[in-house]
Amino acid sequence: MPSAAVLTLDGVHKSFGPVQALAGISLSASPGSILALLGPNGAGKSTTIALAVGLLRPDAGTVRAFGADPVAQAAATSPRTGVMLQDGGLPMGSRPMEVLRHLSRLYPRTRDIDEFAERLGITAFAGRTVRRLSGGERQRVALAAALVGEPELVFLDEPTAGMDPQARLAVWEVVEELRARGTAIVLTTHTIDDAERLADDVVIVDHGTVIARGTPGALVGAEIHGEPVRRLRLELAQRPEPVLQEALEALAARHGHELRISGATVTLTGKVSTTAVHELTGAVIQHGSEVTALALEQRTLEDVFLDLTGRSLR
Ligand SMILES: Nc1ncnc2c1ncn2[C@@H]1O[C@H](COP(=O)(O)OP(=O)(O)OP(=O)(O)O)[C@@H](O)[C@H]1O
Repeated sequence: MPSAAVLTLDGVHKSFGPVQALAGISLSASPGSILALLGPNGAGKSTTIALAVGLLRPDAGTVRAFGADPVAQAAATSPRTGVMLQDGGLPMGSRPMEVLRHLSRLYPRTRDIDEFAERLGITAFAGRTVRRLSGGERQRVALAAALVGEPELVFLDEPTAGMDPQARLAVWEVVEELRARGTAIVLTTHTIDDAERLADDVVIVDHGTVIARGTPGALVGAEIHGEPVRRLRLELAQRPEPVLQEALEALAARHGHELRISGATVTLTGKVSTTAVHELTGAVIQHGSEVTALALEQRTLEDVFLDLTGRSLR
């Protein structure tokens, strides 16, 4: 049974002058669950977080955290909420541990800061001021700062941006552990890896509206009638001639696959069977061309976005 939502946005609109950042967003986040907001630059992800933590007021619609209005009842919602914003908001002249110690005095319950700093690799650069930290290092301090007070609801805006693979792994571990402790987590990303690795639910946002939502598995259409949906990518020696294109289209139609031809790359999505692979490569050879590379892959959330919008996420 999913627990009751601790955050709900219902029909939220927000404009900045002539720019409509959010055009009716509805979503919810539950304890012990990770919700990923996935979308390209400018989709409205950061604005959604700013509204959810009470930094902005909606023009229309309602925002509730723990049943309260995060602007009007900030005293009730803030102590239970942790937020890591994109620009970090860290004091430039302070050292990381000073920031964390200061924050820990503001909350009734706090984490073991030294242990946490060690885990996130902050100890290695603890002697430097925030000003002298790299983007990825600042991100780690901002993450620790968001979590010091053991919040029940956490917002992470692009938590792994600018991080090396090792730091990213450490962040993933921390986020998974938070979920296990029952925290409700909302993260934004345009990194498919983050969403696929972490999210229980994904909300795909574009131009301030939700264009798709569901579990990562359901969104990529993991199965059709019990068979996995896969993507077959063929690289041909050259762009297919019209007669070969027609043959490929006919085969795709017969197997119920979606076909895309871009230059010399042929992509098929659907219930791609061995027979289909055999027939397609056969058609290529029959028409005097050649397959230079072949890959059978799972669809990704990037493909879902591309299918929905005709654009790539980045
Ligand atoms: N304070 C502001 N003033 C004017 N326009 C703003 C402001 N904040 C956001 N916007 C605009 O609102 C839209 C949504 O921005 P938002 O930062 O929410 O997108 P995002 O999905 O978080 O993008 P990114 O992935 O680049 O962080 C954009 O067009 C942005 O330029």
